Amino acid sequence: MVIWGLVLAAVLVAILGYLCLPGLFRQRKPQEPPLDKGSIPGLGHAMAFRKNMLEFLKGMQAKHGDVFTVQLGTQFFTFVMDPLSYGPIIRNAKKSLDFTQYAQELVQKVFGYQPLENDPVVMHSASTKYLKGDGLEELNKVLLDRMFLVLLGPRGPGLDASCWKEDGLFHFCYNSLFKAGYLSLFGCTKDKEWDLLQAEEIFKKFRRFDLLFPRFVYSLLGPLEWIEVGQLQRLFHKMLSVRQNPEKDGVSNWMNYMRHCLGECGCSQDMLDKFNFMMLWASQGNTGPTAFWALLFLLKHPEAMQAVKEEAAEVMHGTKLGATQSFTFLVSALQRTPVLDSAMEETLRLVAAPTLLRVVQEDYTLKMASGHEYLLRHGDRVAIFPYLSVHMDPDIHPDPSTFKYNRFLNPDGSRKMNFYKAGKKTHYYNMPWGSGVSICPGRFFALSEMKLFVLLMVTYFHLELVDPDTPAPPIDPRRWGFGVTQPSYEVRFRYRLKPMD
Ligand code: HEM
Repeated sequence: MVIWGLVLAAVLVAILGYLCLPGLFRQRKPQEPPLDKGSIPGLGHAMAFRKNMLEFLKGMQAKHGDVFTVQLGTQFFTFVMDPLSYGPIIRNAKKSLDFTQYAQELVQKVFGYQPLENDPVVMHSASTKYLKGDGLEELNKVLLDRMFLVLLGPRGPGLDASCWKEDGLFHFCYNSLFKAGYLSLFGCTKDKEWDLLQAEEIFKKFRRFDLLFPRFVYSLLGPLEWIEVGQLQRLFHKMLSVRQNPEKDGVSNWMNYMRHCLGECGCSQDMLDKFNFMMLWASQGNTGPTAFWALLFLLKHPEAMQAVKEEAAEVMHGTKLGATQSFTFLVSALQRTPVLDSAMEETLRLVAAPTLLRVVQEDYTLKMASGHEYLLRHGDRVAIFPYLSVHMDPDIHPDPSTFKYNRFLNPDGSRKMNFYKAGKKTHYYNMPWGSGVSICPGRFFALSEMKLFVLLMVTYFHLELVDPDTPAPPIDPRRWGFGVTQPSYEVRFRYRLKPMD
């Protein structure tokens, strides 16, 4: 009995030792950034980081300055907070800082997808062909059709469409954008009512997965939640499977092209189902929440709403809802909206908070704009959190917490792209899409979706907050670092279709 007790204790000590080892003996070497291992062996600062990444990083920046290495679990992350020094990290030509390794580990864990070597090439060429230029124009037409379907139903506006309806603004925006985006990219059947019902069903499951997502990534789910996540994953694989939905038509060229290429490279059908789920997540997790913040900011800032409405009226020339020509006209109108473009850029500045990560492939010297050089260790991660280091920097964006719809407009009405830090022009002044090799390939389509939605909502609907004095809710701190943030609580609003004449 005693012997077994001793064996068990020895095994526990060995496991603990193994877990704590990476941090236990690590010391800062000359030329390395300040090292902060926290006080819990084996965990480092993981708890504080996961609880509120923004506050944690603010504290670390105040303590250590613009570059520091922190222990999070068993790994070491070097955060770089000076955007003037981002060029070498993001453009790293020598590939000593690699994006794919971390991304592959993550997608394997979250989607069960086993990436192939040329996935990035396939994704890149599919997106260049079909989410940009002529390909995007085609997709935008489909999107417009689906957006009308989602907002007005399969038979067009009913008699009650001009009565006030009340909803949560976050739910309304997320739900509408999700369904329109999903039906545009993953196809429809001939039965529009069924399509809407199925899209609604997938949205409900998607939201559940979305709520569990941050704690899932951090491995903090309870046992029942683990089971639930597994069930949701299997359900998505089935619902999105091409084999299970032979009657689906009009799947986007973007999805078809990627599936075809991966199939040719030997990707099995089961793996393709997982790939579908990964693409659903990438394409639908951020647009709805951004559209929510955009509409909320417009509703809270009447001068911004006025400017956007005036521009909408100008580019749409009073196009009436349901007139056939409005379909083609609207798509081209998306190219002529500098005011809305600025309002969207400003929204993304305020609410997009991704973490950009690279894995150090070999010991690497990081040259800062200040002339300082730091040695980064092989195997560590380099992290950029632009929300804090760029979006909220008062030097780059004076009064950074305030929504200014025209912040990205020059006095002559053109797009403003000159921003400065410490008197030097900075290329990195807004980074909602990431940057460099890993920049979001869907950004142009995402903007089409969100702009189209806002244009339709402010043009064809009356909108108001149930309580006009309600302040914008704070950001849910659990979502820092996971892309576009979500509000801590819902905001009620009402809407109705403007009478048609
Ligand atoms: C507001 C909307 C969106 C935002 C803010 C956003 C932002 C991002 C960010 C920050 C990344 C990761 C960049 C990095 O790790 O460095 C990313 C990746 C990605 N996004 Fe988006 N995205 C949006 C919408 C979309 C849409 C609509 C699509 C597709 C139609 C899409 C497709 C993808 C894909 C496939 C990746 C992975 C790329 C890769 O692994 O190389 N995104 N996005």
